[in-house]
Amino acid sequence: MTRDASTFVQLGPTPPESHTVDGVVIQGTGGIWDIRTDRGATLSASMRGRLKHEALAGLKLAVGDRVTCAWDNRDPGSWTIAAIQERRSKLARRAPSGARGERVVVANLDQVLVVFAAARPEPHPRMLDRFLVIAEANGLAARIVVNKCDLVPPASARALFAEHVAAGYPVHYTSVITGEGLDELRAELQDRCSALSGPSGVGKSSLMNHLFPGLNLRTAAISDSVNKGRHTTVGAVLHPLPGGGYLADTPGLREVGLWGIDPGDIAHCFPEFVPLLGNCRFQDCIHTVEPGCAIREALEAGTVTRGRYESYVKLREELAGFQEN
Ligand SMILES: Nc1nc2c(ncn2[C@@H]2O[C@H](COP(=O)(O)OP(=O)(O)OP(=O)(O)O)[C@@H](O)[C@H]2O)c(=O)[nH]1
Ligand SMILES: [Zn+2]
Repeated sequence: MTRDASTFVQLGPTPPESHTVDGVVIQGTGGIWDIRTDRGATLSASMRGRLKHEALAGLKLAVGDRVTCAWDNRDPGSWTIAAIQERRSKLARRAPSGARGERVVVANLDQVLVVFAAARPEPHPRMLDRFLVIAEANGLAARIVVNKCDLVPPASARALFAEHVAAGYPVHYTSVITGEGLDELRAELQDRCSALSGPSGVGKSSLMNHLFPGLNLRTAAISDSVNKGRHTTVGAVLHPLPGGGYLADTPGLREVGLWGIDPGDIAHCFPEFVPLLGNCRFQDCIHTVEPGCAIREALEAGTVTRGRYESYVKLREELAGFQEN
């Protein structure tokens, strides 16, 4: 079959009849999805046929999904999404309890970087716990970045986040002024798909600009605070990182929120609680007033910290409140 080669200009050489390529969805608008192929090219594709019907029925394609694209021979010829591979993970905004459905913000994230500042703005460990719980509830590994370490003595930055180190989280101490911690952080982003989160003004954009000059993030869109309460319709965008991996420019964890998390599951969102959870006297222990509670024993023994326990109690109450309403 002969084709007019000019129709394939953006797509490279004319694909053979049964040409398919695998890649990752990096953004989507109006039913057209941009796919970064495993060989590093970018193509645009749409969904047709069976997959489109499934998409309408709820199995929606999301940024981060791995797909197989097929060359569609119909004149003038275009790429269509022929298959969506199973998701390894999803960051999803669940509907409030009672309602059905969820919106997948990004699929296949490997980790979430929760960025706080050592100072300016003052870090709030309990707010950090809220971010961490959202990451855990979505089954995502979290990494804590304490930026602006040039503003405080090293020991005080470390003291602030010692409870999170004790809980098992990797903590990076960074500064874009001194360059502290940047190489180590860059190495952790390589070949993975990561999302950034954290309050406004902590230096998320500054960090990314120092780590990967020229990445050109939509800085406003990665701020949780900017988007707080304003349900942005701007979807996530994946930025390919030089050397491999992606950084997701997302509306952030706070927009995903705690909605839909069962209060009974929240203890599982505190990794340091998890090994203890079978050890309470009562199987349905909520770890607040019950005798023989393994979590409260660990609290007395100092292996669970007071601050983290307070976050647990507060977030559990908040979720139980959601459920009653
Ligand atoms: N001293 C110091 N200042 C920093 C550092 N990183 C960022 N800043 C400053 O902090 C301010 C906020 O930085 P941004 O990168 O805009 O912070 P952001 O988290 O992206 O903020 P939003 O876009 O509001 O979410 C800027 O004035 C930066 O110059 C750092 O490591 N040390
Ligand atoms: Zn208990």
